Amino acid sequence: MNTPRRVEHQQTDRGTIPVYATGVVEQPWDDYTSVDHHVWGELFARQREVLAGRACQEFLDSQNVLQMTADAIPKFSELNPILREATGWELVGVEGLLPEYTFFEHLANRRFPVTWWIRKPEQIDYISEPDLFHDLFGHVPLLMNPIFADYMEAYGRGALKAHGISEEALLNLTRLYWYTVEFGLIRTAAGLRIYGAGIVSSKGESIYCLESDAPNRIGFDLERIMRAQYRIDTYQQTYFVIDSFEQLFEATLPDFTPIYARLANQPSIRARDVLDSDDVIHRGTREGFATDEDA
Ligand SMILES: C[C@H](O)[C@H](O)[C@H]1CNc2nc(N)[nH]c(=O)c2N1
Ligand SMILES: N[C@@H](Cc1ccccc1)C(=O)O
Ligand SMILES: [Fe+2]
Repeated sequence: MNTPRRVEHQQTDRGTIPVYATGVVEQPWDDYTSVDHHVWGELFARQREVLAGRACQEFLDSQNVLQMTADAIPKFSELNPILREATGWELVGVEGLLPEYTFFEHLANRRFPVTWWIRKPEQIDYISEPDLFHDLFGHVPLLMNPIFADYMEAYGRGALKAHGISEEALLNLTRLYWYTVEFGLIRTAAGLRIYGAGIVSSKGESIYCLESDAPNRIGFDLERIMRAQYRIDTYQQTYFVIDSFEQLFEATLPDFTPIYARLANQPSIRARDVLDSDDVIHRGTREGFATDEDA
Protein backbone atom coordinates (compact mmCIF):
# COMPACT_ATOMS: atom_id res chain seq x y z
CA MET A 1 0.00 0.00 0.00
CA ASN A 2 1.20 3.56 -0.67
CA THR A 3 2.19 5.39 2.53
CA PRO A 4 -0.45 8.12 3.05
CA ARG A 5 0.68 11.49 1.71
CA ARG A 6 -2.46 13.24 2.85
CA VAL A 7 -5.45 11.54 4.42
CA GLU A 8 -8.91 13.02 4.21
CA HIS A 9 -11.90 11.36 5.79
CA GLN A 10 -14.59 11.40 3.18
CA GLN A 11 -18.28 10.93 3.88
CA THR A 12 -19.56 8.54 1.25
CA ASP A 13 -22.95 6.86 1.03
CA ARG A 14 -21.10 3.73 2.10
CA GLY A 15 -19.72 5.23 5.31
CA THR A 16 -16.63 7.21 6.31
CA ILE A 17 -13.40 5.99 4.75
CA PRO A 18 -9.86 7.32 4.56
CA VAL A 19 -9.18 8.57 1.03
CA TYR A 20 -5.55 9.11 0.08
CA ALA A 21 -4.33 11.82 -2.26
CA THR A 22 -3.49 9.13 -4.79
CA GLY A 23 -7.11 8.04 -4.88
CA VAL A 24 -6.03 4.78 -3.30
CA VAL A 25 -7.92 3.76 -0.15
CA GLU A 26 -7.16 1.20 2.56
CA GLN A 27 -9.43 -1.85 2.47
CA PRO A 28 -11.70 -1.21 5.49
CA TRP A 29 -11.79 -4.91 6.25
CA ASP A 30 -12.90 -4.53 9.87
CA ASP A 31 -15.86 -2.42 8.73
CA TYR A 32 -17.32 -5.07 6.44
CA THR A 33 -20.65 -6.27 7.84
CA SER A 34 -21.83 -9.87 8.08
CA VAL A 35 -24.13 -9.02 5.16
CA ASP A 36 -21.08 -7.99 3.08
CA HIS A 37 -19.31 -11.26 3.90
CA HIS A 38 -22.51 -13.18 3.16
CA VAL A 39 -22.86 -11.53 -0.26
CA TRP A 40 -19.23 -12.46 -1.03
CA GLY A 41 -19.78 -16.03 0.19
CA GLU A 42 -22.98 -16.57 -1.76
CA LEU A 43 -21.49 -15.17 -4.99
CA PHE A 44 -18.23 -17.07 -4.49
CA ALA A 45 -19.93 -20.45 -3.88
CA ARG A 46 -22.40 -19.97 -6.73
CA GLN A 47 -19.77 -18.89 -9.24
CA ARG A 48 -17.29 -21.61 -8.29
CA GLU A 49 -20.06 -24.14 -8.92
CA VAL A 50 -21.07 -22.74 -12.31
CA LEU A 51 -17.43 -22.21 -13.40
CA ALA A 52 -16.36 -25.83 -12.83
CA GLY A 53 -15.82 -27.08 -16.38
CA ARG A 54 -16.45 -23.59 -17.80
CA ALA A 55 -13.61 -21.36 -16.53
CA CYS A 56 -10.07 -22.14 -17.68
CA GLN A 57 -8.04 -24.21 -15.21
CA GLU A 58 -5.50 -21.41 -14.63
CA PHE A 59 -8.31 -19.22 -13.30
CA LEU A 60 -9.68 -21.85 -10.93
CA ASP A 61 -6.23 -22.96 -9.73
CA SER A 62 -5.12 -19.37 -9.10
CA GLN A 63 -8.10 -18.70 -6.86
CA ASN A 64 -7.04 -21.69 -4.77
CA VAL A 65 -3.40 -20.58 -4.62
CA LEU A 66 -4.65 -17.17 -3.42
CA GLN A 67 -6.61 -19.11 -0.78
CA MET A 68 -9.85 -17.37 -1.68
CA THR A 69 -12.84 -19.09 -0.07
CA ALA A 70 -16.54 -18.49 0.47
CA ASP A 71 -15.89 -17.96 4.19
CA ALA A 72 -15.19 -14.22 4.07
CA ILE A 73 -14.09 -11.32 1.90
CA PRO A 74 -10.34 -11.87 1.38
CA LYS A 75 -7.91 -9.39 2.90
CA PHE A 76 -5.82 -7.45 0.36
CA SER A 77 -3.00 -7.58 2.94
CA GLU A 78 -3.05 -11.38 2.78
CA LEU A 79 -3.38 -11.62 -1.01
CA ASN A 80 -0.64 -9.12 -1.84
CA PRO A 81 2.35 -11.14 -0.56
CA ILE A 82 1.20 -14.15 -2.63
CA LEU A 83 0.58 -12.02 -5.71
CA ARG A 84 3.84 -10.05 -5.41
CA GLU A 85 5.79 -13.28 -5.04
CA ALA A 86 4.16 -14.81 -8.13
CA THR A 87 4.22 -11.95 -10.65
CA GLY A 88 5.07 -8.69 -8.92
CA TRP A 89 1.47 -7.43 -9.02
CA GLU A 90 -0.30 -5.91 -6.04
CA LEU A 91 -3.86 -4.86 -5.27
CA VAL A 92 -4.74 -1.31 -4.31
CA GLY A 93 -8.14 -0.34 -2.90
CA VAL A 94 -10.10 2.27 -4.81
CA GLU A 95 -13.46 3.98 -4.54
CA GLY A 96 -14.69 2.56 -7.82
CA LEU A 97 -14.26 3.46 -11.50
CA LEU A 98 -11.19 5.63 -11.98
CA PRO A 99 -10.45 8.16 -14.69
CA GLU A 100 -9.06 6.09 -17.56
CA TYR A 101 -5.57 7.60 -17.40
CA THR A 102 -5.31 6.87 -13.66
CA PHE A 103 -6.49 3.33 -14.24
CA PHE A 104 -3.92 2.72 -16.97
CA GLU A 105 -1.16 4.20 -14.82
CA HIS A 106 -1.92 1.61 -12.13
CA LEU A 107 -1.81 -1.25 -14.64
CA ALA A 108 1.47 0.05 -16.10
CA ASN A 109 2.94 -0.20 -12.59
CA ARG A 110 1.55 -3.68 -11.82
CA ARG A 111 -1.05 -2.30 -9.45
CA PHE A 112 -4.58 -3.62 -9.93
CA PRO A 113 -7.27 -1.25 -8.57
CA VAL A 114 -9.88 -3.19 -6.57
CA THR A 115 -13.08 -1.49 -5.46
CA TRP A 116 -13.20 -1.65 -1.64
CA TRP A 117 -17.00 -2.08 -1.33
CA ILE A 118 -19.16 -5.05 -2.31
CA ARG A 119 -22.64 -4.96 -3.87
CA LYS A 120 -25.83 -5.18 -1.80
CA PRO A 121 -27.87 -8.42 -1.55
CA GLU A 122 -30.46 -7.05 -3.96
CA GLN A 123 -27.69 -6.54 -6.56
CA ILE A 124 -26.41 -10.13 -6.39
CA ASP A 125 -27.45 -10.91 -9.95
CA TYR A 126 -26.50 -7.65 -11.60
CA ILE A 127 -24.64 -4.46 -10.82
CA SER A 128 -23.84 -1.77 -13.34
CA GLU A 129 -20.34 -0.84 -12.06
CA PRO A 130 -17.36 -2.94 -10.96
CA ASP A 131 -17.59 -3.80 -7.26
CA LEU A 132 -15.18 -5.79 -5.07
CA PHE A 133 -16.60 -9.11 -6.25
CA HIS A 134 -16.09 -8.31 -9.93
CA ASP A 135 -12.55 -7.04 -9.37
CA LEU A 136 -11.31 -9.48 -6.75
CA PHE A 137 -13.07 -12.68 -7.86
CA GLY A 138 -12.96 -11.82 -11.58
CA HIS A 139 -9.77 -9.94 -12.38
CA VAL A 140 -7.21 -10.81 -9.71
CA PRO A 141 -6.74 -14.60 -10.11
CA LEU A 142 -5.25 -14.44 -13.62
CA LEU A 143 -2.69 -11.89 -12.44
CA MET A 144 -1.05 -14.97 -10.92
CA ASN A 145 -0.34 -16.23 -14.45
CA PRO A 146 3.04 -14.80 -15.54
CA ILE A 147 2.08 -14.35 -19.21
CA PHE A 148 -1.27 -12.74 -18.46
CA ALA A 149 0.43 -10.59 -15.80
CA ASP A 150 2.89 -9.36 -18.45
CA TYR A 151 0.00 -8.68 -20.83
CA MET A 152 -1.82 -6.55 -18.26
CA GLU A 153 1.24 -4.40 -17.56
CA ALA A 154 1.98 -4.04 -21.27
CA TYR A 155 -1.66 -3.12 -21.80
CA GLY A 156 -1.41 -0.34 -19.24
CA ARG A 157 1.74 1.03 -20.86
CA GLY A 158 0.16 0.76 -24.29
CA ALA A 159 -2.95 2.56 -23.14
CA LEU A 160 -0.93 5.48 -21.71
CA LYS A 161 0.79 5.68 -25.11
CA ALA A 162 -2.51 5.45 -27.02
CA HIS A 163 -3.90 8.18 -24.77
CA GLY A 164 -1.20 10.43 -26.17
CA ILE A 165 -1.89 9.43 -29.77
CA SER A 166 -5.65 9.97 -30.23
CA GLU A 167 -9.08 9.31 -28.81
CA GLU A 168 -9.59 6.78 -31.61
CA ALA A 169 -6.43 4.88 -30.68
CA LEU A 170 -7.61 4.71 -27.09
CA LEU A 171 -11.04 3.48 -28.23
CA ASN A 172 -9.32 0.78 -30.27
CA LEU A 173 -7.43 -0.34 -27.15
CA THR A 174 -10.46 -0.18 -24.88
CA ARG A 175 -12.18 -2.62 -27.26
CA LEU A 176 -9.19 -4.95 -26.96
CA TYR A 177 -9.54 -4.83 -23.18
CA TRP A 178 -13.27 -5.49 -23.41
CA TYR A 179 -13.01 -8.53 -25.71
CA THR A 180 -10.05 -10.10 -23.87
CA VAL A 181 -9.67 -9.09 -20.21
CA GLU A 182 -13.42 -8.68 -19.65
CA PHE A 183 -15.13 -11.08 -22.08
CA GLY A 184 -12.43 -13.35 -23.48
CA LEU A 185 -12.71 -17.08 -24.20
CA ILE A 186 -9.78 -19.46 -24.66
CA ARG A 187 -9.44 -22.71 -26.64
CA THR A 188 -8.39 -25.78 -24.64
CA ALA A 189 -8.08 -29.48 -25.48
CA ALA A 190 -11.36 -29.97 -23.64
CA GLY A 191 -13.15 -27.19 -25.58
CA LEU A 192 -13.76 -23.47 -25.15
CA ARG A 193 -13.24 -22.06 -21.65
CA ILE A 194 -13.75 -18.65 -20.01
CA TYR A 195 -11.02 -16.28 -18.84
CA GLY A 196 -12.80 -12.89 -19.04
CA ALA A 197 -13.54 -11.22 -15.70
CA GLY A 198 -16.81 -9.74 -16.88
CA ILE A 199 -18.12 -13.24 -17.59
CA VAL A 200 -16.89 -15.10 -14.49
CA SER A 201 -18.70 -12.76 -12.14
CA SER A 202 -22.03 -13.45 -13.89
CA LYS A 203 -23.81 -16.81 -13.54
CA GLY A 204 -26.02 -16.27 -16.58
CA GLU A 205 -23.27 -15.16 -18.90
CA SER A 206 -20.91 -17.94 -17.71
CA ILE A 207 -23.41 -20.41 -19.19
CA TYR A 208 -24.59 -18.32 -22.15
CA CYS A 209 -21.11 -17.50 -23.52
CA LEU A 210 -20.29 -21.19 -24.04
CA GLU A 211 -23.65 -22.86 -24.57
CA SER A 212 -26.02 -20.44 -26.30
CA ASP A 213 -26.34 -20.53 -30.10
CA ALA A 214 -27.20 -16.83 -30.20
CA PRO A 215 -23.76 -15.14 -30.02
CA ASN A 216 -20.89 -15.37 -32.50
CA ARG A 217 -17.64 -17.00 -31.45
CA ILE A 218 -14.69 -15.84 -33.55
CA GLY A 219 -10.97 -16.69 -33.43
CA PHE A 220 -8.67 -13.99 -32.01
CA ASP A 221 -7.66 -11.31 -34.54
CA LEU A 222 -6.11 -8.21 -33.01
CA GLU A 223 -7.19 -5.57 -35.53
CA ARG A 224 -10.61 -7.17 -35.96
CA ILE A 225 -11.19 -6.84 -32.24
CA MET A 226 -9.95 -3.26 -32.16
CA ARG A 227 -12.62 -2.38 -34.76
CA ALA A 228 -15.44 -4.23 -32.97
CA GLN A 229 -18.04 -2.19 -31.13
CA TYR A 230 -19.37 -3.63 -27.88
CA ARG A 231 -22.47 -3.36 -25.70
CA ILE A 232 -22.26 -2.78 -21.97
CA ASP A 233 -25.90 -3.47 -21.20
CA THR A 234 -26.46 -7.03 -22.45
CA TYR A 235 -24.66 -10.35 -22.73
CA GLN A 236 -22.06 -10.07 -25.46
CA GLN A 237 -23.19 -10.63 -29.06
CA THR A 238 -19.72 -11.79 -30.10
CA TYR A 239 -16.96 -13.55 -28.14
CA PHE A 240 -13.36 -13.70 -29.34
CA VAL A 241 -11.35 -16.85 -28.65
CA ILE A 242 -7.57 -16.94 -28.04
CA ASP A 243 -5.44 -20.06 -28.45
CA SER A 244 -3.30 -19.22 -25.40
CA PHE A 245 -2.20 -16.32 -23.20
CA GLU A 246 1.10 -16.45 -25.11
CA GLN A 247 -0.77 -15.76 -28.36
CA LEU A 248 -2.50 -12.79 -26.74
CA PHE A 249 0.70 -11.34 -25.29
CA GLU A 250 2.74 -11.85 -28.48
CA ALA A 251 0.11 -10.15 -30.63
CA THR A 252 0.59 -6.97 -28.65
CA LEU A 253 4.39 -6.77 -28.80
CA PRO A 254 4.71 -4.73 -32.01
CA ASP A 255 4.46 -0.94 -32.01
CA PHE A 256 0.76 -0.21 -32.49
CA THR A 257 1.27 3.24 -33.99
CA PRO A 258 0.99 2.02 -37.61
CA ILE A 259 -1.94 -0.17 -36.58
CA TYR A 260 -3.82 2.84 -35.19
CA ALA A 261 -3.12 4.68 -38.45
CA ARG A 262 -4.49 1.76 -40.50
CA LEU A 263 -7.56 1.42 -38.29
CA ALA A 264 -8.36 5.13 -38.56
CA ASN A 265 -9.29 4.54 -42.22
CA GLN A 266 -11.51 1.52 -41.54
CA PRO A 267 -15.11 1.56 -40.34
CA SER A 268 -15.93 0.05 -36.96
CA ILE A 269 -17.85 -3.22 -36.91
CA ARG A 270 -21.19 -3.75 -35.16
CA ALA A 271 -21.00 -6.10 -32.16
CA ARG A 272 -23.31 -8.66 -33.87
CA ASP A 273 -21.62 -8.69 -37.29
CA VAL A 274 -19.46 -11.47 -38.78
CA LEU A 275 -17.01 -10.68 -41.62
CA ASP A 276 -16.15 -13.04 -44.47
CA SER A 277 -12.55 -12.82 -43.29
CA ASP A 278 -13.44 -13.96 -39.74
CA ASP A 279 -12.18 -17.26 -38.32
CA VAL A 280 -15.74 -18.30 -37.46
CA ILE A 281 -15.94 -20.89 -34.69
CA HIS A 282 -19.69 -20.41 -34.31
CA ARG A 283 -21.93 -18.10 -36.34
CA GLY A 284 -24.61 -16.89 -33.91
CA THR A 285 -28.33 -17.15 -34.56
CA ARG A 286 -28.74 -13.68 -32.96
CA GLU A 287 -31.80 -15.08 -31.21
CA GLY A 288 -32.89 -12.62 -28.54
CA PHE A 289 -30.72 -9.75 -29.77
CA ALA A 290 -32.38 -6.35 -29.55
CA THR A 291 -33.61 -5.34 -32.98
CA ASP A 292 -32.10 -1.83 -32.88
CA GLU A 293 -30.10 -2.48 -36.00
CA ASP A 294 -27.67 0.41 -35.66
CA ALA A 295 -26.04 -0.87 -32.46
C1 LIG B 1 -10.25 -0.09 -19.67
C2 LIG B 1 -11.40 0.84 -19.75
O1 LIG B 1 -11.05 2.14 -20.05
C3 LIG B 1 -12.28 0.87 -18.53
O2 LIG B 1 -13.42 1.64 -18.73
C4 LIG B 1 -11.54 1.30 -17.26
C5 LIG B 1 -11.84 2.71 -16.76
N1 LIG B 1 -11.65 2.86 -15.31
C6 LIG B 1 -11.63 1.80 -14.48
N2 LIG B 1 -11.51 1.98 -13.14
C7 LIG B 1 -11.51 0.92 -12.31
N3 LIG B 1 -11.38 1.10 -10.98
N4 LIG B 1 -11.66 -0.35 -12.78
C8 LIG B 1 -11.78 -0.59 -14.09
O3 LIG B 1 -11.91 -1.76 -14.52
C9 LIG B 1 -11.78 0.49 -14.99
N5 LIG B 1 -11.91 0.27 -16.35
N1 LIG C 1 2.46 -2.81 -28.21
C1 LIG C 1 1.41 -1.82 -28.11
C2 LIG C 1 0.97 -1.65 -26.66
C3 LIG C 1 0.05 -2.75 -26.14
C4 LIG C 1 0.56 -3.72 -25.32
C5 LIG C 1 -0.26 -4.74 -24.79
C6 LIG C 1 -1.63 -4.74 -25.12
C7 LIG C 1 -2.12 -3.75 -25.98
C8 LIG C 1 -1.27 -2.75 -26.48
C9 LIG C 1 1.89 -0.43 -28.62
O1 LIG C 1 3.00 -0.29 -28.96
O2 LIG C 1 1.09 0.48 -28.62
FE1 LIG D 1 -13.53 -5.39 -15.06
